[in-house]
Amino acid sequence: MSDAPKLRLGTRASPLARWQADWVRDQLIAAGIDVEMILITTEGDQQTSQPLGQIGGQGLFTKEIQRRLLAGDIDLAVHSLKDLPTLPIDGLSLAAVPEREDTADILIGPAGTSLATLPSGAKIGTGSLRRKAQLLHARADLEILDIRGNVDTRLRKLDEGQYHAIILAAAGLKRLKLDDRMTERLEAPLMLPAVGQGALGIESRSDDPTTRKLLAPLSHAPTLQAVIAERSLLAALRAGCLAPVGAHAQVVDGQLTLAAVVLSIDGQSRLFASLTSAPADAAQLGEEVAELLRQQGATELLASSRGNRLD
Ligand SMILES: NCc1[nH]cc(CCC(=O)O)c1CC(=O)O
Repeated sequence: MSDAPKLRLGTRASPLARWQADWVRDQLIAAGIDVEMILITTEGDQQTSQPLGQIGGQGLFTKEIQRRLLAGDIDLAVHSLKDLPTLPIDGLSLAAVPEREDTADILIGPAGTSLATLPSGAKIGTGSLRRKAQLLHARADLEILDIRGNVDTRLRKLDEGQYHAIILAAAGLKRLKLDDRMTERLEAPLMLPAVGQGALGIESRSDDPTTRKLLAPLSHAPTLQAVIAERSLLAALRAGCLAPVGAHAQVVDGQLTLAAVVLSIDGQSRLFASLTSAPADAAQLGEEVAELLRQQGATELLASSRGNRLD
């Protein structure tokens, strides 16, 4: 009989979610902790054809896992931080945020495809208003079409010829060893990532300090500070992960810089703001950048995009 501590880990069953959960499990096992994996189906996994923006509600990929965590069926939940709503849930807390993967978005198409040389009217597959608005800001002539499904499903739809190109996060492609599908990196100022993109959020119950203590060593301080700034910005804008908001924070030489954009869905209007602070002031930095964006009219832009999304 081993008396090593044992934790029950809850995750979605998609290949990317499994990779992420397995990575967390391996870290815990290396620290001498036994892990039992529990696969959980979420609303977002069941509804695979409707555009995400039309299903409505935040936390489609996280709610059921959080319910099981609150019920005590699991001890920790591993989420893509990008999919985890910023609104705190009573009884749950973010126990650890490991070091972030590549935060960039990637344009994927046949060899030689680039945003600059796509033909006029080219069909681009993405379900994200943030990606859509930033693409249209650069190339108003593109036709942005919805796409759903796991990473492999989206690549198959591209290969079937439904789109000239699609956009996916570099983080997911790298984790799934699909680096060879990356055609062009899209980075700031053209494309700012989603809040939390490339990072994992590991959640536990607030009344479970034992698990929290076991998870704490998995956290990476500069990543945690960066995502606190990004999530504080999103919360201060009262926006969700489906809003046309891009943000990227980074600790460089001991200073935390947060840059953010808010766009209209047609890409015609684009607001930008950026500030630097001490990493310890991450939450305040997010609020201050949100305030700069509000002074430029972000509240009105987001209100007008709300008619077109349902989160
Ligand atoms: N919304 C789905 C989702 N959630 C997290 C990732 C990728 C991994 C990450 O950004 O951490 C993806 C797929 C994508 O946007 O390409």
